[in-house]
Amino acid sequence: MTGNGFRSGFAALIGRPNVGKSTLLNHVLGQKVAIMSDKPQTTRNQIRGVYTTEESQIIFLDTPGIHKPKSRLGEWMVKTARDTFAEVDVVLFLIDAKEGMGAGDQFIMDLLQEVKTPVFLVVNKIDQVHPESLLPLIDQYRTRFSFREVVPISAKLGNNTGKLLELILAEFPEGPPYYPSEYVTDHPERFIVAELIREKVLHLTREEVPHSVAVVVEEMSRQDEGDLVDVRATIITERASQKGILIGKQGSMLKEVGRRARHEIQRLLGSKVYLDLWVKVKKDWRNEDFYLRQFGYRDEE
Ligand SMILES: Nc1nc2c(ncn2[C@@H]2O[C@H](COP(=O)(O)OP(=O)(O)OP(=O)(O)O)[C@@H](O)[C@H]2O)c(=O)[nH]1
Repeated sequence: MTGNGFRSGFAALIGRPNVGKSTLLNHVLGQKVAIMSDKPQTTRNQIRGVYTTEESQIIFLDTPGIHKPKSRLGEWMVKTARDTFAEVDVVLFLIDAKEGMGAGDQFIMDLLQEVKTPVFLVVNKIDQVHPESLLPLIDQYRTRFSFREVVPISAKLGNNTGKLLELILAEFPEGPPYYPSEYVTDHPERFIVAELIREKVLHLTREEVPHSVAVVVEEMSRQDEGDLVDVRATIITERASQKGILIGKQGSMLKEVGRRARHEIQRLLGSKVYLDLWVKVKKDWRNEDFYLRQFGYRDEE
């Protein structure tokens, strides 16, 4: 596969929360590796998706939605994003066509000015706006940053995503693939399982439990016969009132979260799953180093 025009490289996805990074990744990879939610900031760890064809391989790094840090967790996210930009072959800066430019976008562009990596402006959700509104929006961004390419897409419908892949590959050097072709994500199953549970919590509790909720998978073990996986997980909230909402009347909410999460985990793992869910209150965990480490928000040594 080497020396005959095979191209491979790294592309980082960045954008304000909810612009559709996970949707794009899922569309391209055709599999649920990044978690989608209509609530902002659901992707907090870096999820790597690998797209492989006969001629090429693109490794996607999904950086979290970043903004001016207000807590240690925020600082950690910004630092991770900045390191990622410098290491990749191309940065895909996603924006939402129906939202105007915000302070968050300016913050991202300021960060991007610091690296030499080519940046694409990817204008997502074009299915939701009138085509005439696109040019003025794009101009607004272009006056502030020098983009290598501007690519309007709909991640949800798949419009123009093929073109986007072509343009990304044009930035890559020739070289062998980094991963075997059957590889889609190198993220540990545990993290994906935790995110699936978290997604169900956010969907089912609507506005009542904030996105600060965290899920820790404490144990995941396959039973001897191999067709049953035991998962023990804890949902961590910041307030006792949120714990109450999460548990619900006679445990009904927690039961429903568990039922839906179990269903998806079974699909993901291809085995029967026994899911044991707990809820704990840990005040202000986002500012405590100890919990950041415990939840996997940790700097490489
Ligand atoms: N109409 C439309 N909706 C979209 C499109 N792309 C994403 N969405 C919706 O926008 C919402 C947010 O999408 P996500 O993919 O979760 O956003 P994200 O950028 O990954 O968000 P975080 O992971 O929270 O940073 C979801 O409800 C998607 O269905 C699109 O092209 N068109």
